[in-house]
Amino acid sequence: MKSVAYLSLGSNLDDRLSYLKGAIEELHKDERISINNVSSIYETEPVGYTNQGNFLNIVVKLETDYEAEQLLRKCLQIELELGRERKIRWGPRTIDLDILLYNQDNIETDNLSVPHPRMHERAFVIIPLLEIEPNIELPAMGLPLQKVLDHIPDKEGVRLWKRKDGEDEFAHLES
Ligand SMILES: Nc1ncnc2c1ncn2[C@@H]1O[C@H](COP(=O)(O)OP(=O)(O)OP(=O)(O)O)[C@@H](O)[C@H]1O
Ligand SMILES: Nc1nc2c(c(=O)[nH]1)N=C(CO)CN2
Repeated sequence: MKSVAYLSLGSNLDDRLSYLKGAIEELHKDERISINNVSSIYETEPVGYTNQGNFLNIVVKLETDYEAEQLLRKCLQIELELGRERKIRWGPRTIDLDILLYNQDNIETDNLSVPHPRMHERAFVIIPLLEIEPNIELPAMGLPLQKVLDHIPDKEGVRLWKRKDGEDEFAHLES
């Protein structure tokens, strides 16, 4: 049985773009995952712990026959492979992969909360998600996502990040 999941990817250390690309390549390599869509890349001011560099953020839509817990393990494995070290909560990271949504499931276990509990407060998540899925509905949410965005204070810090030629780097990876 295939499930649909949305991931949020972020990087704010070293060569941020190559970490995002590396994570996408790792997802691509997994035969149990097919990437359906990748948002544009957004450059975003840090939220939470603000004494750190800007992030590049994207949202990825995928189909998979992994259970949610298996998908989480895959995400953590990619973070490790790409050299992420955990030091400061909400602090700088080479690459972060979070599960935003897994079908319309509500999941609450020791190591997994889906929908991601902080996604509603994060313009760096909601803006790319709305780009690829403007009519998405979240489980147990009374409001359309666009209305949620209206109430998020940090949206001024989210900018579409374009290469000089105006093409975003992930265009060739979209199916
Ligand atoms: N939806 C989820 N996606 C990814 N990790 C999750 C999720 N829910 C719970 N976790 C747990 O969070 C743990 C720590 O995550 P991490 O260190 O990446 O947090 P963070 O990215 O710094 O902060 P935030 O959770 O606010 O994005 C993971 O090991 C995982 O077990
Ligand atoms: N702009 C931005 N800020 C953050 C991010 C992120 O990906 N982008 N991730 C965090 C921890 O998950 C904390 N703060």
